[in-house]
Amino acid sequence: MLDGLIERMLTGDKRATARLITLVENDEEKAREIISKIYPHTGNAYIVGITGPPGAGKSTLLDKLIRVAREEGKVVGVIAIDPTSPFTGGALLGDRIRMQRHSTDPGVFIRSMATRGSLGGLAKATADAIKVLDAYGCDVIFVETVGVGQIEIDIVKTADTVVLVTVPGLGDDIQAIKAGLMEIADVFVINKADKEGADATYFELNMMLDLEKERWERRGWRPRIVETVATTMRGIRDLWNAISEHREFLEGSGEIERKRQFRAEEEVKTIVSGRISRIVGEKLGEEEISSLIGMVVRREIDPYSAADRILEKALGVKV
Ligand SMILES: Nc1nc2c(ncn2[C@@H]2O[C@H](COP(=O)(O)OP(=O)(O)OP(=O)(O)O)[C@@H](O)[C@H]2O)c(=O)[nH]1
Repeated sequence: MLDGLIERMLTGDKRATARLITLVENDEEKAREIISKIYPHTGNAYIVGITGPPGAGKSTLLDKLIRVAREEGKVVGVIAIDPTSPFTGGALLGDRIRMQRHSTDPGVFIRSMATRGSLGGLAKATADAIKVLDAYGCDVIFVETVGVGQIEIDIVKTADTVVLVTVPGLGDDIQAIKAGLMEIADVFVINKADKEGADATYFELNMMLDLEKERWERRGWRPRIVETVATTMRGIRDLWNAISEHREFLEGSGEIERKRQFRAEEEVKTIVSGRISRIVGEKLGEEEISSLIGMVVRREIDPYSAADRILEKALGVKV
């Protein structure tokens, strides 16, 4: 069954592709088989991470970016990661409606993924879905996240180019950028530049970059700042050009290799830790683990020794 699906996916069948993504998301054994079979067909897609607070206009922006990429004849994939919290429950529907017009285009594949299961689960599912879309023939894959949780930042960090979307007048937003997203952004977007305060935000970001000079100088790339109005086309081509420019920088400087190495490393680590957790669960069982945790709580054993015991028993080696 898998071989048939993979064959259809490789010839551009969207339904087979969707089915394969569902399988890699939900079935560890099948994921293993699918990825090992399609892996030789991957490695061509350019990955762009798009992150920013809810409502910044990421989906609207993506809708327009897809259009520009399609004009250049690129096959485009989108993986929208929706945090499944009651507060953002509508996001999924919103994404779908906004990007719907592209859904009949064979050159565009849009997929939403929900945050669920274990922490490593989402990172692994995203990495696997990227590979399926890469093998499908996507030239560029956008991975959209609401940049709030660490896991989402980790996912977006593995992209080739990271785009951070902000909007004018969000003072707290700038604080959040300072707090952790600053160093991973290659392109800053001030969307909703039709609103008051865009220039002030531009000024603020620019100043921040000047202060952080040492950091980006080390990387050899001064992050670009682009103003956009995603509801029209204003600034969209500038954004696309900034992404392309960053890509040229990565390819010209050899940084792209370092990025790919980092991504592969993160992926393998995620798989290893996922497997170890599973083995621990299988070999010890919940009861034994909670009894050890109980001992830690009662100060009968320290956390390191408890971890040693668990790993020794699970892996059968002294650690
Ligand atoms: N005035 C103005 N409104 C915009 C612009 N871009 C997007 N919007 C509006 O802002 C709202 C949110 O846009 P979305 O694209 O849903 O934002 P998002 O960041 O994807 O939000 P989530 O999907 O909830 O994470 C929508 O009503 C858009 O029409 C813009 O440049 N200017």
